[in-house]
Amino acid sequence: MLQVYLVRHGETQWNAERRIQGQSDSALTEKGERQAEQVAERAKTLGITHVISSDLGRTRHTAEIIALACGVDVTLDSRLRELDMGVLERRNLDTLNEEEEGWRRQLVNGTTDGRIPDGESMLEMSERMHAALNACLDLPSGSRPLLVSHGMALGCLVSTILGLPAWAERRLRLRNCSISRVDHQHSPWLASGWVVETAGDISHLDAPALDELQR
Ligand SMILES: O=C(O)[C@@H](CO)OP(=O)(O)O
Repeated sequence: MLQVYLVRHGETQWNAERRIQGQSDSALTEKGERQAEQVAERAKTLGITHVISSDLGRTRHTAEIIALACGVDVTLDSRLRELDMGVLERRNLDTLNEEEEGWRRQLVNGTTDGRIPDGESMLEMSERMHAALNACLDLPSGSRPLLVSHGMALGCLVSTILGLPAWAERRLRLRNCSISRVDHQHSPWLASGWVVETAGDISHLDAPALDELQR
């Protein structure tokens, strides 16, 4: 059975300011760096053999801290990036007008192929996230990879493994530096293929970030 750990990056400046990042980027806050150190301490106990990260700065920084603790290198995979949120990237959630708020909400209200203008659909993101996860099946036997990615991207991956539609991702609260785990198994009793072992665990953090949408 292959076990794959999924970690969201540490808190960033824009998470703290409620600004939309998507495939734009902002630096980890001090708190975000501390979260990354705490998730790294936990990762050290898990026998991680590979750290694979989205190529955006906030995930790379988090992944480097984890990889150093685990004594492995970081491999970058752009398929693990956050949803491309088009014209809304860099905007503050509190300053969107009604039309812009409608674009944002259609992503989480049941339109799998809806997209923000110039952005990506949840379905497109789901396909690239599954491709990145399935690539772990080609690692040598005995590998235990840890993927560092983003809130919506990981939420979409876990939701679709559970059989929920890609747009259901906001039903899962994956806070900064939370750990989820999915296993690939063949079982006569349980589902064969990917199953969700745990989602959104933050028990290793002393000061969990608020979900940016909850502030
Ligand atoms: O892009 C963003 O602003 C948020 C959305 O949830 O994602 P993350 O902080 O995980 O990259």
